[in-house]
Amino acid sequence: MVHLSARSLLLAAGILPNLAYGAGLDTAAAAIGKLYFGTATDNPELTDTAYVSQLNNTADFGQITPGNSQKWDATEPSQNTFTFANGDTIAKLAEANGQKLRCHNLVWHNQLPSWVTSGTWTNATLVAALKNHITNVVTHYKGQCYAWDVVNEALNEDGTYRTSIWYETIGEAYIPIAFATAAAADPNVKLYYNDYNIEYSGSKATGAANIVKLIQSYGVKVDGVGLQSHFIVGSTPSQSNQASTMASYTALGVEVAITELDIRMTLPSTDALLAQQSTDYSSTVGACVETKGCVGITIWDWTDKYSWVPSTFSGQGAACPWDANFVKKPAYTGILTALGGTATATSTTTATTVSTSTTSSSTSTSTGVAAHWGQCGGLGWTGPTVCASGYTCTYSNDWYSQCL
Ligand SMILES: O[C@@H]1[C@@H](O)[C@H](O[C@@H]2CO[C@@H](O[C@@H]3CO[C@@H](O)[C@H](O)[C@H]3O)[C@H](O)[C@H]2O)OC[C@H]1O
Repeated sequence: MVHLSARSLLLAAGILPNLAYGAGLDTAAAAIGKLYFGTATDNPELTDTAYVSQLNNTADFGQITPGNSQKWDATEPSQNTFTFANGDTIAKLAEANGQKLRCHNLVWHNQLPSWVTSGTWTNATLVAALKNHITNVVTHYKGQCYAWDVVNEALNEDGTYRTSIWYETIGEAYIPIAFATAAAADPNVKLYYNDYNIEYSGSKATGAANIVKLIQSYGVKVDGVGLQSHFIVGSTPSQSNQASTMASYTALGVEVAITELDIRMTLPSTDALLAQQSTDYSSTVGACVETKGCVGITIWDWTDKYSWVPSTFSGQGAACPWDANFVKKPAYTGILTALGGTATATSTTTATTVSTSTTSSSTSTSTGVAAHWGQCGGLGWTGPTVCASGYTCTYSNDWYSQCL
């Protein structure tokens, strides 16, 4: 007697998507109820046609985060003079592809222009400057962002407040002030506190939970905690610790997301390090998968070619799921498997041809994919309903579709 698994039966009945065919990271994430799998990007690399081709691959990336172009130094380099061109380029790319935009960030101690860091401030004048910045930036992107990282990295490692122009001049109230100002400018966008080393239990995670409680105590909206997850191969917190820490945030009534995932190693990379990296990506993604309130995962750029790691951590790199030649590493398979997908190839990027224009509003077209779950429609699908020449968008049920 042949025993079929529940998954096999559901697959046979057409109820579950068969992720073995052309599954990408976002396709797999969507199939298990996550809102997105996405990546950060940055304006300089958008001149790289092959890079943009994969960035536009919505099977892998259903969400984009601008790595730098929405930060304070980029958006308000001089007081009350706002520049949105670079941020808009990425926002339009995401919109053209039907990808969600995570917006990053409004208040941070880094990448501030000198008029902020060297200004002579009183509590009142800095609060006014803070509110003016947030109001202008959030209003500009109103309706375009799924979420804003409102406050980034307010904590020291021991969970106390980091010394910054914001904390020194305004005190902890700068945090609820920032969230309230963002909420007033765009009532519908999700508002996140975002930090690193808050992915596992300890003082800093407790500090992050206390920030959520602080904002709530002011009667101000806070929707999520962003777990940056800049990890090191072999030192990644266990899946169970990451999951229980996520649960400690969702217990406060907020969602969580992995917002800047990369897992770096001391170079040169070896097969053993790449295998361990795959395991580490898998356990981290697995923590989000098993946490109902974990809505999505963003990697901090998808290729080692443009990773921020080598320039920031001397001697380290190879942190992304694709190598510098855009070849998928074992980490890709580790992520896909954790998302419930089945890898069919590990050596090449998905053959998806797209427009490299970052300003065009035309839709992208997928080619060379005979059957591609979730690529052309279904409930909740916001991307283009376009199949490659010779294929037709065919619905197998309300949620999933294929170009057949
Ligand atoms: O010279 C600068 C260059 O240093 C700058 O690098 C960026 C620094 O920020 C990186 O993102 C952060 C990484 O982790 C968390 O701490 C933050 O939340 C992220 O914003 C980004 O990837 C780097 O490119 O870029 C601009 C250059 O002028």
